[in-house]
Amino acid sequence: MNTLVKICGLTRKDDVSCALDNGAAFLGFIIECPSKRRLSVAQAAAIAPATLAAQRVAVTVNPDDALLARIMDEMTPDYIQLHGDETPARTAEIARNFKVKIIKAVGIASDDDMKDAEAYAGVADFILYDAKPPKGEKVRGGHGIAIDWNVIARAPTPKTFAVAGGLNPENVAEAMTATRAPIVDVSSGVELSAGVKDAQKITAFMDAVRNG
Ligand SMILES: O=C(O)c1ccccc1N[C@@H]1O[C@H](COP(=O)(O)O)[C@@H](O)[C@H]1O
Repeated sequence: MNTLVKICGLTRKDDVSCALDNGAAFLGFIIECPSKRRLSVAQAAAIAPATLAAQRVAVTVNPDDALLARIMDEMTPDYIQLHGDETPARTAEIARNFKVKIIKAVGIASDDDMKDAEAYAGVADFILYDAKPPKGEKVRGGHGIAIDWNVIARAPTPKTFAVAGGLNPENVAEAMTATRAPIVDVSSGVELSAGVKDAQKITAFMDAVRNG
């Protein structure tokens, strides 16, 4: 299987180039939400122009229409990733009103969470299964916490889906084998510090995916 990679939480032009050189299919930018990797819309537009040879993903948390309009006008991303508490109805509304492809992130800790995620199958272009953030944590992702991949393995999954959460060069092959994910997503697992990617780790991650 030709597994695609999404590298998320990019904040620097050099890291964008490194991700592209290594063959990442999706590049994620955390836009105007609580995060150590937070970018303004203008900053994201500057490091992720529409000419990039990868799908550009604007990662948002419970965005209102005003923020979405600014993102669509200034950054023109290929996907909006909804990483908050957006309901299936709100997800469908955003896809319809902004005519943009949607990735819906869903926190997974149990079989019931996989069942709940099914509600997004018809409304998001694909679901991204991520770990739940620690209780009471305002920052909704990027904590380097892994999902129990067996929970994904024993659930029915759509044809296209992504697995995120605590992936790194050492464990991604095992995650791929366990989940059969067509897309894997990594942020903190290829970093030196929050928002600062490590070129060697990116290369090692991509090699592990190719050989996995
Ligand atoms: O990375 C963040 O700071 C972040 C903030 C708000 C929403 C999502 C965020 N990151 C997403 O978390 C997953 C997994 O990250 P990790 O590999 O466990 O570090 C990834 O999709 C990021 O987009």
